[in-house]
Amino acid sequence: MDHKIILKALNITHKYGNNISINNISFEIIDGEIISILGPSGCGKSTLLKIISGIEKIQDGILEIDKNIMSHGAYHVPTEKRNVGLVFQDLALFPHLSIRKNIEYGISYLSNDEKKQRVREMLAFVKMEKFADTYPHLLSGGQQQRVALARSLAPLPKLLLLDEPFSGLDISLRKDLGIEIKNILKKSKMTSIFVTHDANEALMLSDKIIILNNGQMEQFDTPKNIYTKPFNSTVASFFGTINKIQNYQKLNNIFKISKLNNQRQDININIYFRPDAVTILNEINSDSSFFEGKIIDILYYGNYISVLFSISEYGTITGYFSSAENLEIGNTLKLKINENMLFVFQENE
Ligand SMILES: Nc1ncnc2c1ncn2[C@@H]1O[C@H](COP(=O)(O)OP(=O)(O)OP(=O)(O)O)[C@@H](O)[C@H]1O
Repeated sequence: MDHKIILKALNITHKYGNNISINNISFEIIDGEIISILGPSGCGKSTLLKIISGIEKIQDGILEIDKNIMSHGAYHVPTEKRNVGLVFQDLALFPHLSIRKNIEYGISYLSNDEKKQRVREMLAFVKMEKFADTYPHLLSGGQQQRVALARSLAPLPKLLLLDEPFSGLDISLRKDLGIEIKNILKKSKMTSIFVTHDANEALMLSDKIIILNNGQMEQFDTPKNIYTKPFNSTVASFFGTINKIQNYQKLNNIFKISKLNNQRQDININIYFRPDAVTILNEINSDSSFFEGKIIDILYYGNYISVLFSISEYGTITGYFSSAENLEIGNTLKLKINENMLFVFQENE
């Protein structure tokens, strides 16, 4: 299949004064993909979105949208000429305009008939047909966000940019609206980039994720690869609790992990695994690669149980389980780590 590149970023660098906020980043986005930019507060997510939209100028590198150069050295195409749609958290709807007028706002260049037709299509897209003549303050947060999306989609942009589009909404609505908006974007084949600091949102809603940290791109990959094959411990640690076994060689006699037998002994290897990589072995299981863990805490989360084990003098690890059988504080259990779910990184400390 022919994949058309809609956005190409090549070695882009951006500074605020002398401070580097985006450091030599390159990536490509294909037509119709939904991309999320994920990272901790202050890592440069919004700045990267502002660079793509043209609100911020870059100091180095090249940015192309649909094969046209948008930023290169001093050359800079302004936002209004980039054919990008923006859904920013603070880019509220105009309160004095009806929903219809809000959507018409960006397509005033169309004839009246075309405008009517486009508004009708956009309202149908976001399932807000009934609200055309309503005013924004009469809508719920989720409905307002759907109208904001319709308003940005109306000029048929090449690329849609969304900055934390769900952050003002409560958690349950956030998930449903996120899935709904993903479906709308997929249906309209709109190439989209959204900023989030919510790892689950990024995993659930995007085709690929850009992981940013301190202005650097740590990984650009599918949610599956980011979760199961993180490039380093920074990426691995983004998605909830992670167990770290430091200086593995010293612990080899306890963890008996065959995958690591061939590791060099003179370099510092740390191993990481998520809580769902831990299994409890029962008495009759003859597997010899177990180790013992004493339960020191149990937390019930409803659909899973989080158990904290003490592993002799080597520290603690967390496991997630679906059943509470045999789980009692003070019990010592035979444990095993699923070797396929192990991340092995050479690290300095
Ligand atoms: N207008 C500005 N002038 C100077 N420094 C800025 C400006 N905007 C952002 N910064 C700095 O640039 C870095 C990246 O900021 P940015 O807003 O892109 O991060 P972010 O990942 O979107 O953060 P958050 O999740 O908190 O919104 C931060 O250190 C921030 O303090």
